Order: sequence, then structure tokens, then C-alpha cells
Amino acid sequence: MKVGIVGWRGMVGSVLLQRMVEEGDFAIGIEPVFFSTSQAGQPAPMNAGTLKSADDIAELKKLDIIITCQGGDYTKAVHPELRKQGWQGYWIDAASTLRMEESAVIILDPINRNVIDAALAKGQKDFVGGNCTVSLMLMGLGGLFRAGLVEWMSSMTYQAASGAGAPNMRELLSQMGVLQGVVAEELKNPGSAILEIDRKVTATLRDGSMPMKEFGGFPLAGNVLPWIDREVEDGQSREEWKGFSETNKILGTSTPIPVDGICVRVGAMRCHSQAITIKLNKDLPLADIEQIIANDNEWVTLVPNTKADTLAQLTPAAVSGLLTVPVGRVRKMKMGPQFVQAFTCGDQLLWGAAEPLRRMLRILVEK
Ligand SMILES: NC(=O)C1=CN([C@@H]2O[C@H](COP(=O)(O)OP(=O)(O)OC[C@H]3O[C@@H](n4cnc5c(N)ncnc54)[C@H](OP(=O)(O)O)[C@@H]3O)[C@@H](O)[C@H]2O)C=CC1
Ligand SMILES: N[C@@H](CC(=O)OP(=O)(O)O)C(=O)O
Repeated sequence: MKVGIVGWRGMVGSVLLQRMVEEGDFAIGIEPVFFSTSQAGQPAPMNAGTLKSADDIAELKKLDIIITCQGGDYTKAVHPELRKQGWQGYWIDAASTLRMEESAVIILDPINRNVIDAALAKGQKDFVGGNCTVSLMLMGLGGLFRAGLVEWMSSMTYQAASGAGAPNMRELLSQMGVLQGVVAEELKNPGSAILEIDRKVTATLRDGSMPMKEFGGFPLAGNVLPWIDREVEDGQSREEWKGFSETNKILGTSTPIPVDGICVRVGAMRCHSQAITIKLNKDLPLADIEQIIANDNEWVTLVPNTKADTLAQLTPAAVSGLLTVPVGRVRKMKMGPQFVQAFTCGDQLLWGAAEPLRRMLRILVEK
């Protein structure tokens, strides 16, 4: 199969390529053709000739499958044109543009392989990775949804800088450096007054002197930003809106399950964390709930609800670069026996972005 790879130079695309190499995906009968919007003619990776122009519809039309991590503007420009010209190939995409289209499936095969298979049987051709927060929540807690146990869920998120892009990760680190720099002298002296250190840091956070362009003029280091993406209806951010709409589309629910909460950007690098409240539709023993969570898929791990296990296993520092999705802090809440809390954390460039796309490619090639 001829597979066009677009967006491979970017952050999500690089993780995708890295994972494809790790899993031997180039050895399963695919002929990769690499594209770029800016470097056509230069050597392609994997000794795959030269880069083709990602805007060249005639070249793209020759492909059986296109997998793109180039972004929503690219999808908007190229996908409709290809379809208009009668291209019948499979389109696998990381961008949100097509997600809610009826013709598109949101792919997260450990959770919704049934939905994917049904779409393939119907001849659907557009397969789109889900929002990172939604995909990571479902990789962790999908067992409860799939067992039909969730009456509603609230997710309060702690989202890493990588979700906003590579420049944001750099800006976060630059901001950290500036904050350290303004109090470097005081930090050398363990006896210096902490309130003076705090005064200087707070003044720097407010005086506009930090690099803040990528985060829209606000500091993330030493701060939290409780709004991600644009405003939609009902006082929600678009990131929060995706929680409800994408979760239900992934699961293929006939009666939508309410999912809501506040999405917050924090100063982590590439792992999104979420504090979850679930109302179950029946009172189950905690041990059963834990088992349903832990047995759902091979990547979820249950972290015992102890301080030592939580701090060692349930943080961005512990999880970064791993495919495992730990879930911990699981307990019944004071609100009543049907209310369960949990905390989960996952690498948003792996299960949150590249991995569902990589696995969809394999499903198509191996079918
Ligand atoms: N960041 C995330 O967490 C997630 C992102 N997505 C989707 O994936 C899309 C791509 O995201 P992301 O990978 O973060 O975007 P990047 O900005 O890292 O990469 C996008 C493209 O920018 C071009 N580019 C220009 N300069 C450089 C450079 N110095 N290094 C690498 N690439 C460069 C490349 O295209 P070219 O070769 O054509 O120049 C590249 O494919 C997003 O727009 C979004 O739709 C989805 C889920 C999560
Ligand atoms: N919006 C996510 C990242 C992302 O790219 O999401 P989506 O794939 O839904 O556009 C975040 O900021 O963390």
C-alpha cells in the first residue's frame, strides 16, 4: 500500500515516526511517501527518495492512505479538494477539523474498535484521532463506560504545554528561567526572606517582561491558565466542549452521557492529568470498580491509593514518554456510594495524539 505521510517533521509527526520505527510498521508492506509544505525536493527520511510537495493534489491522489499530523488548516485546504476530485483512499488525521463530521470516525481502537470496524464495513474512509484529553481519559476509565456504569462524569484537567505546541513548551521553560533569574542571588542565601523572593517573582509575573507570546500574553510558569482554546456556547471553552461531544462520539452512545468540567493549562511538559468525579448508575464495591478499570486494556495501570504509590507513579514526571496510562486515587466519595473519584495522567503526544493514528494505519494495512 502506498502511504503518504504529511506533517512528519512536526512534534506529533516525529513521535508518530518514532513509534512506527519502534513497532516495525515500515516492514508490514507499506511504501511510504513523505510530504512537506516547505521542504519539497529535499531528501526524505527512511531513504524514501525525496520529499514531495504536500499541496500537490496529483501526487496525493496516487496514494492508498494519507496520514497527516500537519494541522487543521492543511486538512481544511487539502481534504475536500482530494475528495472533490474523486480520491477514494483512506485519510488518517490528527487535527480536529473533521472529527465531528458524520463521514469521520474518531479513532481510539482499544476503546472503540467496534465503532471502527462498523465504519470500515460501511466503507467509511476518514479516520481522525481524538482530542488528547478525551483519548487519555478513555484509555484510563474506558472500562467503566464500556461496562455501562457511568451516569455522568466530570473531569477537571491539568494540561501540559505540549498540547499548545512545541513553541509553547520552549516558552514555558524560558519563563521558568526568567523567574529563577530574578531571584538567583536570594536563592544562593538560605537565610534570605521568602516574602521578598515571592514579591520579586510576583512582580515579574505581572510586569510583562517574561516571554509570553505563545500563551497569548500570560505566564504559565508559576501560574495556571483555566481556559484552553476559544470560547464556545454556555460559558464553556472548546476544549471542555470536546469532552462531551468527542467522548460520546468515540463510544457511539445512543443516549449521550454527560461529561463536563474545567480544562486548565499547567506547567507540565507533555503529560495531561485529570481529576475525575464519576457518578455510577449503581453502587458497586470499590474492588469491583478497580478491577473493571484495570482490566479494560493492556495500557491502563491501577495505582494503589497510597501517598507513596501516587507520588511515584501518577505524575507527569513518572509517565512522560510511556504508553501506560495510570489511574489512581480511586475511592468512594463523601457524596454517596455511587460517587467515585479518580486521578489519571498520560503522555498526550502518545495516546493523546500519535498512537491512535499509528494503530489505525496498521488496522488498514492488515485488514
Ligand atoms: N500538539 C498536540 O498536542 C496535538 C496536535 N494535534 C494536531 O497535530 C497538528 C500538528 O501539531 P504539532 O506536531 O504540534 O505541530 P508542529 O508545529 O510541531 O508541526 C507542524 C508542521 O510545521 C512545519 N514546521 C515548520 N518549522 C518546523 C520545524 N522547525 N520543525 C518541525 N516542523 C516544522 C512542518 O511542516 P512542513 O514539513 O510542511 O514544513 C510540520 O509538519 C496540530 O495542528 C493539531 O491539529 C493533535 C493532537 C495533539
Ligand atoms: N487542545 C489540546 C491539544 C490538541 O491539539 O487538541 P485537539 O487535537 O483537540 O485540537 C491541548 O491544548 O492540550
